[in-house]
Amino acid sequence: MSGAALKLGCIADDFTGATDLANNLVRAGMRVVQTIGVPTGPLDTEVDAVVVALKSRTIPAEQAVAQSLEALRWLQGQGAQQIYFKYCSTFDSTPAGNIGPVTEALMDALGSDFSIATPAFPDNKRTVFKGYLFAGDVLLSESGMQNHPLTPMTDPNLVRVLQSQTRRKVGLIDHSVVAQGADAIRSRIAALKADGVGIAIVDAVSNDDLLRMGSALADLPLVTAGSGVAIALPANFGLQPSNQAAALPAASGLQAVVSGSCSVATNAQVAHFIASGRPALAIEPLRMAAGDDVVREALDWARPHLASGPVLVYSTAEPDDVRSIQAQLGVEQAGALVEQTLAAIARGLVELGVRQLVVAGGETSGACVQALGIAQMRIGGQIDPGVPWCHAASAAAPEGLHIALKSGNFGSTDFFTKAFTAL
Ligand SMILES: Nc1ncnc2c1ncn2[C@@H]1O[C@H](COP(=O)(O)OP(=O)(O)OP(=O)(O)O)[C@@H](O)[C@H]1O
Ligand SMILES: O=C(O)[C@@H](O)C(=O)CO
Repeated sequence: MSGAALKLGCIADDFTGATDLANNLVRAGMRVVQTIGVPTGPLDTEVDAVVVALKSRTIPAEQAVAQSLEALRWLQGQGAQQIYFKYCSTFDSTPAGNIGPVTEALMDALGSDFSIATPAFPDNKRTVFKGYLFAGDVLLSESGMQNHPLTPMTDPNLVRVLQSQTRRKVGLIDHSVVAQGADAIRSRIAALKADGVGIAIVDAVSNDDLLRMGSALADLPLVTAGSGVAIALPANFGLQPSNQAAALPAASGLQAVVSGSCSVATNAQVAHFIASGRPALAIEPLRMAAGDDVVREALDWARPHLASGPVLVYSTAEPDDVRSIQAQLGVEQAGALVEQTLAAIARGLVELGVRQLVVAGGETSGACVQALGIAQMRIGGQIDPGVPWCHAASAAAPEGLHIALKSGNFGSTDFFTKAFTAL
């Protein structure tokens, strides 16, 4: 890497989560690049933070550990002064992990005897109080996350959840301490360490809580969190919010949205886009499975519409429809088939001249970014909490394109039209 050593080295367990973290760092004044997987060589640009995006949330724990340690070694090679492990603001994990095992392995590798864990992200209504995680107004276990197909979250008590995944003792820094500020948090950390605690869940119900936490975390080799804590760390490196950090090249080219997310928020966003009268095409998994050339049909459909503004191609469907498709094709097969099809459509759209692309869904984003041959993305301005515009060179657009990767449950209802006005 040219210039000064990296300040913050980040490891994210999925692609949209990585841009979410990068977005908060940029807003707090850091220049940030997100890499797709662990880079094979040094970065060729000077930035304050790098977020290495992995797809390690639900893979077997030992693979998640191995990939995270590989990312750590690369970040250390770039001189990273502090490491940040980013997971979901709904603490998505199974009893086997992967938050606990990855945290433990990173602590071991860094020789660290204490770290914190908090998925709090008040801007997106994720708060932690007395160690219990709330999504909106309800406990995590009543938020719909209890029914998640891969990582059902049935226990909102994060001390218990994390303790079930790690051999280190898990403790709590509760809100009464956080509210008193950094000195009180530092004293509590010292007391917890003396008590043999290795990882502490930290309460936060507001951005002020996160900002109070910031300076108390400056000396930790490893911070583990959702994206919320990121708003507080750049100040530890002497950085302040600035528009410069979010500067991207000027936008040009055609506009499109590709959506494979079936989350509640995305369903509302698709409905809103259709209601606004913009062109939208639903693609059908059963026709893909039957071997119909859905990709060519979608691109033929899109071609005449593109000149007059954004188009949407989507597989987004309501839960009953998704269950029916999964029953016929199998859960994994349906997912993979739809992801590959949407990724091929995204690539085709870029070949048709799309240079402003919104992708909805974490897995869908992973597939699209890979199909586009994107190795790294520069992070720009926020569209909505957790979702920034990014700029990336792509095999299909070597001069670069603007791309936004939207987590399933993020974004306002008009996100698919609003996004293009934010460039
Ligand atoms: N109509 C459909 N029927 C069955 N599976 C579908 C359908 N549409 C999309 N899928 C699959 O559902 C999965 C959606 O996951 P994805 O991570 O993209 O969205 P999400 O879970 O809403 O996003 P996030 O992980 O950011 O919260 C993908 O594997 C996708 O291929
Ligand atoms: O933290 C979140 O909620 C998101 O960044 C995410 O990880 C979604 O998959």
